[in-house]
Amino acid sequence: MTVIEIDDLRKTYKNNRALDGVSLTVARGEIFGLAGPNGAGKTTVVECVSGLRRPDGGRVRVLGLDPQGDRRALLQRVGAQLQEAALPDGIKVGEALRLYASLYDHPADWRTIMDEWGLTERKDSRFGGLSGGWKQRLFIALALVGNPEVVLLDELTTGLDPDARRTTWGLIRAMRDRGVTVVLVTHFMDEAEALCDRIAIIDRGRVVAEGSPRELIGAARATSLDEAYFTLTGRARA
Ligand SMILES: Nc1ncnc2c1ncn2[C@@H]1O[C@H](COP(=O)(O)OP(=O)(O)OP(=O)(O)O)[C@@H](O)[C@H]1O
Repeated sequence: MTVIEIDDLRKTYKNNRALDGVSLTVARGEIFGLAGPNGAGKTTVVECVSGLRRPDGGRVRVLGLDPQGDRRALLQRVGAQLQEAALPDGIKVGEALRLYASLYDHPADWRTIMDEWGLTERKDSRFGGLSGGWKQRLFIALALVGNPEVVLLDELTTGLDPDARRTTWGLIRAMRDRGVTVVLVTHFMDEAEALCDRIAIIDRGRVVAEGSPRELIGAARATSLDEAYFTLTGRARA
């Protein structure tokens, strides 16, 4: 079953064409990766899917709903990773999770989520005093506390230490295994290869390649996704 349907999506900021006809479908229970160079348009795609950004053209449907017209209904069913400015410095980790859980009709048990993401030991820490990695964990936990059917994660593991990264991958796989659909933006090809069922590589506002890690590696006649990425985007390695 298709959960996200994007057809010929277009977005121009002033005279900067960020999306130039992106089409994608994401199936239920998939981990779908969006990769590509800085400025390629990945975040704009995610923002159009979450309803934060109004496209100039094309069509987006999430769980059959229009992210613009049906934003309220989708807020209950789609979890998105917050940006840093979204939380006041003084709020405690436990308070933030409890507060966010209260916003949803059918939330997960926020204490379980807090535990799963290793945040219980930081329960009484204030957001403003957390390191970047702990903030990141909290943002992921907050995206999940509403018990969403679809989760949008932008640069999921940026700032996490190697141990936390591996733990995060395990938790994301466990979510997928429970039927949650995950869209993640990543710059890490090892992460995309390890985690994603399918990946779209976006460059200059267009999808330049799409498929499973194995298919992309095959299409590029490469030995790793990292190598395939450079071939498919036509960029030289540094
Ligand atoms: N609010 C905005 N106003 C003007 N231009 C924007 C805005 N947001 C994004 N852009 C531009 O649109 C293009 C696509 O940006 P976007 O953030 O979607 O790319 P990205 O692939 O997520 O990049 P990165 O990997 O650097 O996060 C870029 O050229 C960016 O400068």
